[in-house]
Amino acid sequence: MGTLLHTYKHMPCTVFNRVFAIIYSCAILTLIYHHILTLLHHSTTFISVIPTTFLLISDLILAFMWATTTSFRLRPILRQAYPENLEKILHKKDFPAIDILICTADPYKEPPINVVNTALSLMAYDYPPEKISVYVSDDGGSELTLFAFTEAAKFAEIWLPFCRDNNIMDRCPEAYFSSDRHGKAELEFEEIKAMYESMKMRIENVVERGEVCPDYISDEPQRQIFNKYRTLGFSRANHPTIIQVLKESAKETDKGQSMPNLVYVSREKNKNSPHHFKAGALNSLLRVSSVMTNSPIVLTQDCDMYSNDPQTLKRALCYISDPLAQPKLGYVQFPQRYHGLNKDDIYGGELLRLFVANPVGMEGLQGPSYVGTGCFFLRRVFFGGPTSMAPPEIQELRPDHVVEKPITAQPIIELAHHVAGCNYEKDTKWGFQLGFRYGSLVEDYFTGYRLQCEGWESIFCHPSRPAFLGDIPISLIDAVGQTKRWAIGLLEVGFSKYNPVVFGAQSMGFVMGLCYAHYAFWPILSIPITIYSFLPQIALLNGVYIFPKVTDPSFLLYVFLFLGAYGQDCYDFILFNSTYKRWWNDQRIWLIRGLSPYLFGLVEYMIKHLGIATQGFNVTSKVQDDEQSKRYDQGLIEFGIHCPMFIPFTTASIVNIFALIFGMIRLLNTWSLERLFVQLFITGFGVLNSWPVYEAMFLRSDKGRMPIKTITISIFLASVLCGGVSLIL
Ligand SMILES: O=c1ccn([C@@H]2O[C@H](COP(=O)(O)OP(=O)(O)O[C@H]3O[C@H](CO)[C@@H](O)[C@H](O)[C@H]3O)[C@@H](O)[C@H]2O)c(=O)[nH]1
Ligand SMILES: [Mn+2]
Repeated sequence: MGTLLHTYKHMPCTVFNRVFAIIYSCAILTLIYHHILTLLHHSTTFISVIPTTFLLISDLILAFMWATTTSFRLRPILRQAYPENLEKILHKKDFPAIDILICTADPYKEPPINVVNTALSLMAYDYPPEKISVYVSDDGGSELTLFAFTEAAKFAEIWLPFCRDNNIMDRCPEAYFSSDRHGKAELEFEEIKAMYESMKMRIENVVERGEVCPDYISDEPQRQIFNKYRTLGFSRANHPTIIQVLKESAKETDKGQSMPNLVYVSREKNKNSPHHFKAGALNSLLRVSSVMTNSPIVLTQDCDMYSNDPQTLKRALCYISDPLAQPKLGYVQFPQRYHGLNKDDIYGGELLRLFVANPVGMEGLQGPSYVGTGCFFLRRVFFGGPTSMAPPEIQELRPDHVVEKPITAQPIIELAHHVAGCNYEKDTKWGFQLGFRYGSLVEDYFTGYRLQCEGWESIFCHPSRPAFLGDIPISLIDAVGQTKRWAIGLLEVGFSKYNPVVFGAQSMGFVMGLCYAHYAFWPILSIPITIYSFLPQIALLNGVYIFPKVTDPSFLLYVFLFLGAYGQDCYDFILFNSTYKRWWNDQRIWLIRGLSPYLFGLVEYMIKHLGIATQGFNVTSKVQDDEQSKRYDQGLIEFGIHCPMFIPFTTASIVNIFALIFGMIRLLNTWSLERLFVQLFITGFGVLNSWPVYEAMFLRSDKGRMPIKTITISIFLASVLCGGVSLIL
């Protein structure tokens, strides 16, 4: 293994997956054929045509989604990198420089102390510090965030050398001080911990007050900076650009240590120019960083995703700086992993398929999609395809431009302000051909997709020690809110001229197109899930039987299709080291997503399409209420406050239990299990999945229980559904 930088191997399940895919496709085709036959020959009345048509639509959508899922299973590849060999191939002085872009948008939803922790953990990478530049984008335009970073800049002078000298693994201060894994350096440890705590206290104090109090401001220049935030009319949506160089690598510290650059940027905003949310923030940072340092490597990072492994950058370089690297390599993506997931992951927050299984599957094709954070890009990818450069409007932004002046030089600072201005992008190709792409609320998915369509390839790096750890939503309202935003963003791509099935397949090949289509059309899963949650149940309540009898051969088809899909899904979880319980919770949240956020996303997308204003990018809260955290750790689903998105699945739970009880009674009367079986099974499955919902409605008394309002509306709707349909029939 002497000087290998990386290796790969095909996963042993590949052959099985392919054979299974063929068999399963045949079963699907038979089922569809069966539906069409029933529709043509046996459906004579209104009552028999309606359910068959609904089932046909559902099964067609499920079949399509199955095909897209299967595209991830045809060529999975696992990679391994050997960062310890990097220095054998590349001299330390030839290590490339890196610009790290961190986004934050709201000091109240994203506590500045956490953003600071993220930044410190990244500044402390095991890498020559003078080659690292950290840029923080503050879309909240908040003095609180700037204050936090002025504090962080001071603390970094102590923290970084401490990490390096003691070879510490947890370089996120909060994670380090709250774990019990610190060996020697006890005295120093206590001292630094006290400094950290006092910094944390000052930052939290300032956030609590909502402003930086005068005694925290040390000198006149600082006072002038904070005064900028207090001018008349200043708000997060309306303010000039503020750029502060908080740490300059060219200047050594008092103790002669070199440090990374640390730059705070709050781009200009006003009500008349669209700011394009995170994509806009990243483009602005991309330009500011071009002007100041223009490093060939760019890492994008969400403010809650701290580094959990100081070797990560070197690991990424094993691919990027490999002399034999693929010439079209555009980015190296690490998965999003989370700290503080509860044992059985009740909200399916781990997103194992999205962040692990699917990227491994795309690895054998053109490489994984971009997931918004933990991604090391070559700066060049933001300027056209591998063989067709799309030059930016000014020389200084070209990826090959060499910056010769220090970052604090007057002309550099002026130009940085200029490129962060909100009119800068007017009549330019930014967001369309250059940089992160506009037009979707999931700018990450859309940007990665467009880059891969241009011909860029990517690599998935999945070390066993997570490279980054982030926060997950710990209340249902946050979890579904996030999914709804994704749903809208995905549909924006799915139904644009960049539709992955057509445009994507033409640019990247059919299978890659299908992979991207899997996400773009995620939200339409709400259609079959809604149908299967209500139709068999309501039919059962009305004595209408819509599935084959147990003795009918096509019953076996249903058994195979159900067990096959669920079995393979579960197998994937086990294959990637998750647990049965997590899988079970994941499939439940899949149903909840289908019934609520996907459905709401679908509707909101249509409203938006009609030109009616909708919410935009609603930032996920990263603040954790103690009581709420406690309930989360106990594995209780948090409802708490009424939210319209809770209604569809609560209604479904009620309809299902009604139908199950009714079906059982009917079974006792007529004893025709043969005919009732499939419907009873589906209903029973629904009830099993709804268990925590019943608990939240009737058994729990804590603050996270289901609000009375949600219960009342849902019971009302359930009765209308069950009663109304029987009136029609
Ligand atoms: O106007 C905005 C809105 C958001 N953000 C930042 O974007 C990041 C992601 O926002 P978050 O609320 O945490 O969204 P999530 O749904 O958790 O994020 C996932 O989905 C997003 C797309 O919807 C991707 O951008 C993220 O990388 C991905 O982790 C955060 O750092 C925010 O500060 C901005 O900078 N400006
Ligand atoms: Mn997030």
